[in-house]
Amino acid sequence: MNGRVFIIGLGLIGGSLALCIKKEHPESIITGYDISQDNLKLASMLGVIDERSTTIEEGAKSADLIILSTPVKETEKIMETLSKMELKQNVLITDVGSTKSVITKKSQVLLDKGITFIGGHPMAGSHKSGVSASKVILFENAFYLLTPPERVNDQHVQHLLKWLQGTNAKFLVISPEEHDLLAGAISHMPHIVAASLVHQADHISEQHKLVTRLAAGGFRDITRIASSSPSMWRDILIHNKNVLMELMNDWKKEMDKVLSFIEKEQAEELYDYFARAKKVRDGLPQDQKGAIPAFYDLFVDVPDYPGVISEITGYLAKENISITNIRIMETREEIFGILVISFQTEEDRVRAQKCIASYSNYDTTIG
Ligand SMILES: NC(=O)C1=CN([C@@H]2O[C@H](COP(=O)(O)OP(=O)(O)OC[C@H]3O[C@@H](n4cnc5c(N)ncnc54)[C@H](O)[C@@H]3O)[C@@H](O)[C@H]2O)C=CC1
Ligand SMILES: O=C(O)C(=O)Cc1ccc(O)cc1
Repeated sequence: MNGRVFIIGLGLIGGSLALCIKKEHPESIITGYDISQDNLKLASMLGVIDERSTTIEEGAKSADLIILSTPVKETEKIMETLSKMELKQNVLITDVGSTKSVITKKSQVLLDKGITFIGGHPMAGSHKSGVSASKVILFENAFYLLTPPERVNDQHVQHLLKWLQGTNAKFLVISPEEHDLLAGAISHMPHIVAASLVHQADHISEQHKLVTRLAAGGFRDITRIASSSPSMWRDILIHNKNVLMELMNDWKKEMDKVLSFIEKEQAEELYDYFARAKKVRDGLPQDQKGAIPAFYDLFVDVPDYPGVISEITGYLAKENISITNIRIMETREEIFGILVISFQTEEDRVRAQKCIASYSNYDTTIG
């Protein structure tokens, strides 16, 4: 498609969308704006955007599509600013925020001026932030939820879908309220719980230094999302306050129930509690991306000798398989280690498993 795309907020999500749009629509012109001059320069140097804009007004006035990819509270303010500007008559505005009710309510200021706004949430990302973490494949096969206000007709939604086709995401249209409930349960709550587990271990470490060393393996993995941007999550929780107040109260009741089973040593109830959770969890789709990115980790049993990492990465390089991370988990000190290699896609992990099996006798497992 031909046209001018203006991206406000050139971080992980804004940068990745810029790459997707450029790939699919090479003739479009992508202009970027960021409150941080350094980010703006970096986005330009990395080739993520074609042009830099020094103000919102400058980039917005000639844009056919405006993407708001800032933290959600900033998005609200920018919507207000845009509603007071002279924009192209057919401009389409969308956002990428992790919450949708407050943003959709705010979009009334734009709709009142005859400007089309369609809320969006690409449910993929990472605990990393910033334009340097942007990737063209970030949204591949991920759910991308759209929450068009009732007044917006389907023609505009189809138009936005064309612009966003290069994400290769799976688009779904839902209401902002349903979005916030679902995102609250499967994304916002896990971030709160992960942070709380880290706080608990940290308090314990004041008396028991060993906890930090023991937390290195599985604990570190299941609390990965506690390394996400604190300011981003602060804003998300405040935006989704009403939903989270309900979900957190339910969660407290759930914890009280488990606590009571433990106190009363109700073995059968505890068994059922875990058995039911296992059944539900085992039934979750394995081959799909959800709201929190999965780890495509491959565990390789390796002898602990110098050069073993380069040996294995050498096999992968021969078959052009890219890795995103590599580390050794030393569970059986000085005898064997487990090499954990992370891949960007499930397909790469499957190829890597076959590749390592064809060049060596090392055992590999998927976590
Ligand atoms: N990080 C993730 O995995 C996901 C994030 N989101 C949502 O995407 C949005 C952006 O998140 P990220 O790209 O991860 O954050 P980020 O921190 O990587 O990027 C945000 C960018 O916005 C800029 N910014 C902040 N205030 C601004 C303002 N007033 N005007 C212009 N630029 C401003 C920052 O300088 C930064 O470059 C957030 O609303 C978040 O809720 C949605 C899906 C996934
Ligand atoms: O990996 C992580 O930290 C994530 O949970 C990514 C993420 C962050 C925010 C979203 O709205 C959706 C996905």
